Amino acid sequence: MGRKFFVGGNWKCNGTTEEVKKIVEMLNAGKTPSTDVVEVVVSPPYVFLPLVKSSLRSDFQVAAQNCWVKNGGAFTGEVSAEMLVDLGIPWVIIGHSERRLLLNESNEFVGDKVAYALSKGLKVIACVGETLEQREAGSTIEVVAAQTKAIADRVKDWTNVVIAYEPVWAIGTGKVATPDQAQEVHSELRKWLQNNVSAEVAANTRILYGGSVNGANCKELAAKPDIDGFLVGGASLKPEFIDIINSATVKTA
Ligand SMILES: O=C[C@H](O)COP(=O)(O)O
Repeated sequence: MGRKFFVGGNWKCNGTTEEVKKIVEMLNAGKTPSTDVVEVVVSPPYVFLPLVKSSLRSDFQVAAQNCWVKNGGAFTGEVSAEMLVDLGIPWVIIGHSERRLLLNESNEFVGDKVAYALSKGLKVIACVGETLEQREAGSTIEVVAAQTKAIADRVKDWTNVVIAYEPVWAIGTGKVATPDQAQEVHSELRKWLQNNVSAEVAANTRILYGGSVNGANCKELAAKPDIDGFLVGGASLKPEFIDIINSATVKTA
């Protein structure tokens, strides 16, 4: 099984109804390769999920940006995996660094969420990545390995998991990791999966890069052998997201 290129658009906490309608129009009008070449998943805030799901072209899918760690109940402000399934949302992003750092989500909590979401039938984009301090201390691989281990300890079937490597220092900063820097971590992560999960999971699991990806830098990043796509923040709200989707053709050229 090959690793199909994957482009995720994480809209984060952005958008009004009117703005969301405009983004969907832009996406629907974009010329992109077929679903044989690229899998596209956009992730609006919860409140816009039904609107986006009902108006988005059928070859693009929708993801939530988070979900609760178990079934619903007295958890004010949370949204459960069951609710996403009920709405027909196939994907969820879990463990984004903004939640790990601002909301103190631990590796274990993220691992529990990934396992629970998978058990309910959701597909998961699981995010990992080091801070600038950790990179400068030389602990990048150790950090992403620990984050991945907390998932691997709880997940047996990796079929519906995509990993997004997002160095925190590159998120929203305009400071993209160089293709070589990203490739190095992706390759180490794949080796980690090979040594700690299985050769099959290492070969088949898509590892996305995220952090200041844009229309200008996507092709060079996409050309790296262990970069299987992107999780895009800021640029996913703009027309250049279509160019980023089209960088998938670098893999088939
Ligand atoms: O989830 C997406 C990442 O946080 C990247 O965000 P960015 O493309 O705005 O740097």
